Amino acid sequence: MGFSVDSEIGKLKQVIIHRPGKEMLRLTPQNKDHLLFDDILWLEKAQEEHDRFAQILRDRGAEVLYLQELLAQTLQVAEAKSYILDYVFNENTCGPRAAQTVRALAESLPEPELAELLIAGITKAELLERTTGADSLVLSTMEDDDLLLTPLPNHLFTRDTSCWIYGGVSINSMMMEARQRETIHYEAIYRWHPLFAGSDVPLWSEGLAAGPATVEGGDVQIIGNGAVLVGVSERTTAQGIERLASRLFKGGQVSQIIAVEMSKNRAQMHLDTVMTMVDKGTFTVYGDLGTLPTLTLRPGDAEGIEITRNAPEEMYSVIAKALGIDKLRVLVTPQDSRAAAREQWNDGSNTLAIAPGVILTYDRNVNTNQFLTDHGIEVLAVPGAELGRGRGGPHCMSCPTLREPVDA
Ligand SMILES: NC(=O)NCCC[C@H](N)C(=O)O
Repeated sequence: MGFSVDSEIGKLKQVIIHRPGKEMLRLTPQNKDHLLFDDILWLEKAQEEHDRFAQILRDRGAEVLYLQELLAQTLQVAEAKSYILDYVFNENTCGPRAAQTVRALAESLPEPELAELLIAGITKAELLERTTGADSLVLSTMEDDDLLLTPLPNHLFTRDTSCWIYGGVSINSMMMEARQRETIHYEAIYRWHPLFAGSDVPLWSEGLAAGPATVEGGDVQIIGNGAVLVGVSERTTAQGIERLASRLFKGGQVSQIIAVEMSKNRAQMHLDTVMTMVDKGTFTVYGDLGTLPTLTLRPGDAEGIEITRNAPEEMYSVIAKALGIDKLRVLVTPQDSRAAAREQWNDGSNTLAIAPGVILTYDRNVNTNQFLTDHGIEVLAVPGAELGRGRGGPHCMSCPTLREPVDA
């Protein structure tokens, strides 16, 4: 099967998601901020909510791929396993002695268990239950419940770490330390998993190699007509966007990138926390966003990039022009600014379109959902009482790999 995502709204055919698991049980009031969660999740409820999310996707015709299963299958390839284990367990990360012990344990595990360990992390006690330990300074200076390998609870947000842009995929270098190890899993999956290996898909970015040129998928929207909207945000840097632009332009599939200059704060960490596309030429937008300055990037002479700066008030006309239409339909829920801020915080603007005019959103954002329904959008409500505690909604929790083209 081919892979292609040439819009935000074409009928969704295939998507990668991650069912929350044991990694969530590592969250504590003490470490949650560092791990980028605002609260502790009730895991069983979060799983029920996520299963509902997955079921809606399947019922509407999308093939759901689970990240943890893709990872387990990838680990069956010896080269992929070494690639990941060399990166995760080495003398720099664990010290030479503990690295040897934990690596030996990792090598001995069935792949599904190893995939879980890589995502959930491992404590000293869990390691010593299963190995004879080692004379390790690192282990000797740890409490039993300390984590030798930290968990990756933000794998829940599959959109961010890799994102498909037209016919290729960008494996992203992540801004926050708590998410940086996620990238190695995607590097291995896209390189060695039988579904992707040998499929000749262009890599718009190869992962960790991008270093500080970070781009996170929540900032990238494939609006169609060869155009891409990217937030310059708390997470996505200008150098990341410029690097991506030069690769996309060389690839010949993208003719225009609109960089939106966002304020750098957690509530609006990615572009998809404040606006998402819900239908042809139609966006749902957080009421207090206002309009933002944008920069248009186009292929220039001699492999260069031509950059035009646009005033804030031109934001929507710039996007409309990129789509080849006269005017955007911008749906802003009429509500007071407290309600707007609350619904934005709870991912009211973070919708996942599974077809033109059909979106998944959290059920809790009652004003926004009603307003969108009143404007002809079919709203499929996903329970999000627990899932939302990680500050991401249906758009963040999905990495589309295949969408049908949208008719003109
Ligand atoms: N696209 C998104 O906005 N993703 C949500 C990411 C939430 C996650 N806890 C983070 O802070 O990275």
